[in-house]
Amino acid sequence: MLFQWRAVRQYLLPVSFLCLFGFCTPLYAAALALNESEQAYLRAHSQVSLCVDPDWWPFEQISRNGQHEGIAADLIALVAERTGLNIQLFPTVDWEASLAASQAGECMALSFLNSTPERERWLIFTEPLLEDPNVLITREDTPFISDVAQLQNVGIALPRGTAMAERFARDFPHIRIIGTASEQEALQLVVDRKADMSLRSLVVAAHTIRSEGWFNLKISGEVPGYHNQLRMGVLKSETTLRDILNKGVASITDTERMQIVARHTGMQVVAQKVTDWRLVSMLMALLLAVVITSLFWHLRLRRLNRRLAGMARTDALTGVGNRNALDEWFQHELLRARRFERPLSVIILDIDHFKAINDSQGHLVGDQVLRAMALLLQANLRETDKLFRWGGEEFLVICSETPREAALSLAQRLLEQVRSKHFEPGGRLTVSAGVACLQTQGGAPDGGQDLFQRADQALYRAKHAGRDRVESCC
Ligand SMILES: Nc1nc2c(ncn2[C@@H]2O[C@H](COP(=O)(O)OP(=O)(O)OP(=O)(O)O)[C@@H](O)[C@H]2O)c(=O)[nH]1
Repeated sequence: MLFQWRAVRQYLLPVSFLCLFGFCTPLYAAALALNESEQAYLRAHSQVSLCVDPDWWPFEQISRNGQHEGIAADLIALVAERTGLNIQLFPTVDWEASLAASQAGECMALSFLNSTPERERWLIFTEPLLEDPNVLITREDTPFISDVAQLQNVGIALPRGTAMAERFARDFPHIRIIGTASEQEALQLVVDRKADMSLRSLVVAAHTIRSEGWFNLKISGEVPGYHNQLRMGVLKSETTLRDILNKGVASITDTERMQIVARHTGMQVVAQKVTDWRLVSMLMALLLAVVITSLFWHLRLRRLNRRLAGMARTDALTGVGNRNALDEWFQHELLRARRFERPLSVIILDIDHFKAINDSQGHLVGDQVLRAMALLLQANLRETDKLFRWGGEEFLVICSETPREAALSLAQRLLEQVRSKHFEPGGRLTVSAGVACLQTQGGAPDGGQDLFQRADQALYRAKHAGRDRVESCC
């Protein structure tokens, strides 16, 4: 329920007109089917005396000319009109006097009160004539409070010694209570920014805010379970009267209640969900910022991780795959070749007399030669062949789907390409190669674990046989 100051007469007026022209009558007439004993009670009691609180505006008061007026008076008048009861005011000086008169049996009914164990000693109660929530009152600039338990570092102004203050301190011990002498002072502290909020009956709060002109205050939330259930109390002996009154109470519609409350407080009641759009948009903006920041960092980290993974597999000098990449690729190709019984060969290429280049032309030239060699080899391989730097001046090629003869001829071609190139700087160079191949078709299966070792042995033989040549170990 949202309690608003702005008028919503467009909803209330049509209902009022309908009732004015008698369309509401069938609704409550059906509910007011009095049984025989109730009808007999009406005939036997020409009037029912009612004690009220003479000074509890806007709920009720006794006017200067002795009339019962206010929200309770209007609601009870409706009950009387619909039940046929002749309810007559039994005037007293104050609420204490009304309670005493009721206890003494001088008045049969009490107007508008909560049921308490103390009162239940001599009274029975009707259903609530009005449910009046206790609401949180804050300054205009405070967001809607959906859950009091979640509030932190706030102070609430409450009249000292009241049941409300006691109950609040028990239910919400983390909220600081600022004791005041009166409800008026509690609201004044909120107005003066000395307290963050106060808790008060909705109806009384609405009336006080209007009458005091405290329009910088607003109702910011409800505390569930903190409701006043304002009923009529009837002497315990008068059960039939209570039953008749209950039928009258049941006939009052929500619209009628709203109209009556609005008439005495200026407050309009609209059933609507409260949404603090400022808070919602702030939260959305915050959420968006968190999402964007996380996304940014996620993408950035992913990019960095990819770079890192790439770097971990690449030889920094030549840009071809390093030993890590070689191990991964070889395991993959080995499994595939064994599973499908496909040929697989490796070639290890070693630059001849490379030390002499370093020694005569310097390491920088040596590096340039290694880079140029990598480019040359790469340019002469098929896409399915993979080039890696095996270490120092050695390169290794994994030749997928390549049997011994094809690997030997590829190695020869690479040697020719190197031989025919003039490296600048570096000059004329040669390489030696060792070829090893996997035996998968026919005969005992070849595990392939010693493939590099065999290629290395073949290379060793090529070196010892005079360099610039290819040897194999298949
Ligand atoms: N500039 C440069 N030199 C390297 C690099 N890695 C290894 N070397 C050098 O390569 C040379 C290899 O020399 P050796 O193992 O004697 O081989 P070699 O001189 O090529 O002789 P053979 O292989 O027997 O023909 C050494 O001088 C290493 O320092 C590198 O990344 N850059």
